[in-house]
Amino acid sequence: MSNLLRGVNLYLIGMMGVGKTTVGRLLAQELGYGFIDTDDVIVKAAGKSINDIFTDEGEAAFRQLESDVLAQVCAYTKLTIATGGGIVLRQENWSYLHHGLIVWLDCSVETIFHRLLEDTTRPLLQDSNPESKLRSLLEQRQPLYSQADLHITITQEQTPEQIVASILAAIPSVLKTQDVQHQN
Ligand SMILES: Nc1ncnc2c1ncn2[C@@H]1O[C@H](COP(=O)(O)OP(=O)(O)OP(=O)(O)O)[C@@H](O)[C@H]1O
Ligand SMILES: O=C(O)C1=C[C@@H](O)[C@@H](O)[C@H](O)C1
Ligand SMILES: [Mg+2]
Repeated sequence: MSNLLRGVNLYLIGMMGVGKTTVGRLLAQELGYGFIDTDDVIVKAAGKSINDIFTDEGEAAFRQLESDVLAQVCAYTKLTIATGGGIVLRQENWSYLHHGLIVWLDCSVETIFHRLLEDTTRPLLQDSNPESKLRSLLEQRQPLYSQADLHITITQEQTPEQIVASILAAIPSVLKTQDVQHQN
């Protein structure tokens, strides 16, 4: 598979809690790729948590940091990159994402809600009604996520290993399409 990919980066996009970080790390191992998580890079560079960045500097400042990190990361190859759930919001980010293959991990709001029920690290979910907040975020973002090269639908029971296997199985079909496009 790594031969087929020729070092092209894989960008995992999708809602918070869908498993981009968990699956991305495994996928990188499987491919012999490096792994980068844009949220982690931001936290390390800022020296504070995502919650604190949102509180102290606001969401717009976080989005700028996110774009800066993405711009730097896409200069490298042989990486699997787990992005933040809101990376799709800025048009300029798409020009960076399109340097690689964009994989949308998609699962139900119910699954995400149950996974993140006890989790306080996502500032956008610190809401009086997190489930409805998730629904409205997904409604807003779905048309953006759907611009990905690959759409991987995940069920509640699927393990990270099974999700990695379904991504690996789906990649050749997109590479083929891209090769055909390049020939025309
Ligand atoms: N396939 C899975 N089955 C069960 N639990 C999972 C699965 N994938 C991820 N999780 C769990 O769901 C939670 C969220 O996963 P993760 O942090 O990987 O999501 P994310 O998409 O990176 O979210 P964010 O956009 O906020 O960074 C974690 O507790 C993780 O262990
Ligand atoms: O969906 C979002 O907007 C976010 C998802 C997380 O990955 C973090 O990037 C942050 O909590 C914002
Ligand atoms: Mg993550």
